Amino acid sequence: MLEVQRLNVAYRESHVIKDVSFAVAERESVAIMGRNGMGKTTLLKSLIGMLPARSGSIRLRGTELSGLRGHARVRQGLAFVPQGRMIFPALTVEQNILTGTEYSRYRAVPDYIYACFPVLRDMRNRRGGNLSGGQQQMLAIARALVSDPRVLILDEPTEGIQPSIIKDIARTLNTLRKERGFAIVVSEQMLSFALDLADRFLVIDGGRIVHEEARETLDQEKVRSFLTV
Ligand SMILES: Nc1ncnc2c1ncn2[C@@H]1O[C@H](COP(=O)(O)OP(=O)(O)OP(=O)(O)O)[C@@H](O)[C@H]1O
Repeated sequence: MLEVQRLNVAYRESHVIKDVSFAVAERESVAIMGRNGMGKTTLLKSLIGMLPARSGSIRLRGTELSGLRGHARVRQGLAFVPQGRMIFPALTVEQNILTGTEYSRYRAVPDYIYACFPVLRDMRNRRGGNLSGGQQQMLAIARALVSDPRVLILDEPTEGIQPSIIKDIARTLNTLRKERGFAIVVSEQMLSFALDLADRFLVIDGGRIVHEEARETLDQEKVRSFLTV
């Protein structure tokens, strides 16, 4: 459904993403694993249109996305949960979620969002800046989901979050994926979280995909060896 072919992304003369190709099937969950600085954020930002690709193709259900602006990619079915969550601290929880509806059919927060994240319903009138890291992560996921994406892209969602909340987030994402039928592309350094969430693993090293494996056959030690310096 999502097909990335020979993608190259650079910051001026610094070539970061090198000929990356992969595909994601409908409802599939794919983890992109790699150490700091290996290019995960750069890759995801180029998928969503926050960084231009130098060359290559990003197709969603046959539609070429490279060259489209970010909001047009959201309309086509991509949604992004950025690293560090980037919620609006002065807006309420509800206002934060509603910022995600600009390109969606919803004008109010849909019931399923609050059903999946009851803590956000309880805190809907609080300012986003007053939430814990884990609650802010749920908020960033909720904001992305209100565009009804076909592919939810998450950049290191476990960063700075307590282990018990990380488990909750994995469980909720699995439920939502089943119920709403979207695919997931998640960048991670935490193998345990990725194992809870992903059907397939890609390892990125020096801007290239160097290893790919399904969860059933995953050689955890091999993946770990790419994650430790
Ligand atoms: N704005 C930028 N300008 C120039 N180089 C950059 C910029 N942002 C990132 N880079 C470089 O691109 C490479 C990949 O960085 P990127 O943030 O994509 O890695 P990452 O795997 O997501 O790491 P992290 O887990 O730290 O976010 C690094 O060498 C980084 O220094």
